[in-house]
Amino acid sequence: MTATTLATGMSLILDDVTLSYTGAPVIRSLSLTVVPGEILVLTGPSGCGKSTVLRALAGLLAPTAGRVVADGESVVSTSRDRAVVFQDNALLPWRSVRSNIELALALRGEPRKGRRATADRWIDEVGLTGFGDFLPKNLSGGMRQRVQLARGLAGAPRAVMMDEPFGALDTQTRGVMQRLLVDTWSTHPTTVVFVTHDVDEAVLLGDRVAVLGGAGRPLRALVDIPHPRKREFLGDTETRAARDEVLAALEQTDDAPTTNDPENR
Ligand SMILES: Nc1ncnc2c1ncn2[C@@H]1O[C@H](COP(=O)(O)OP(=O)(O)OP(=O)(O)O)[C@@H](O)[C@H]1O
Repeated sequence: MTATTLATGMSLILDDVTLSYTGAPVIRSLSLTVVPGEILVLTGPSGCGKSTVLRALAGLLAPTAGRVVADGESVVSTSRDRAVVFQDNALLPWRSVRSNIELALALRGEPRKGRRATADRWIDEVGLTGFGDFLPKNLSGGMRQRVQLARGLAGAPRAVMMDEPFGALDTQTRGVMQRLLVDTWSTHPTTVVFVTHDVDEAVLLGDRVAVLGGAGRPLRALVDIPHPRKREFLGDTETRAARDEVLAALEQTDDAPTTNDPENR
């Protein structure tokens, strides 16, 4: 596959799932459906289990009850169809930008021949033309996140699990990365499950926003606004209504919401 190949998103289902560490449940009886090709944002108070849910969807953590299902098949392990992008899943420091992306392609089973060209196309795609030979330590945080995005999406996975990938970035870089994600997702359709604490980010990115509550239950807030959404439009009536809906759902959870808006702190 190449950077221009269109993937199609897969459906992901958590069916009455309980997720535990050393016998203690973190998520109890959670049911959630991710529609093929959507960006589903998962938010909720710190420690409510958002990352744990992503791990289960990625096949990194087996449920102690219930089923995780991807396109009708039970998830029992990781798969090249389901990629993961974490905030800090460090790039390999001794490998160049290109080589980090090539490695992801190799792990997804892309034939050796063609990996370099595909990696180079993705380097262009995320705006890093000319930086292919750079080592990660010689890039800014925002540039490293671009490489992470390229690494996550290269090889056309059918679902990408993203765990606060822009959490460590400054506001401006974060805005650039949010636009880049939506632009890239528009041209390379895939299912995205995106975890964030930030209500504005949830509303800007989510086709739907699922708020995970204290007891592991999702309180669904819907964001029915077409992409691309611009940060300036956060003040729009429609956007504010969606944001208020997410905030109201968050207020029903155990902890207070996190937001950049002092009005809602
Ligand atoms: N490997 C682990 N072993 C034991 N407990 C864990 C492990 N990973 C997470 N936990 C616990 O599970 C709970 C949920 O953690 P998780 O990281 O999924 O929450 P989160 O909602 O993503 O939190 P945050 O928003 O702070 O990142 C927490 O109480 C955490 O301490």
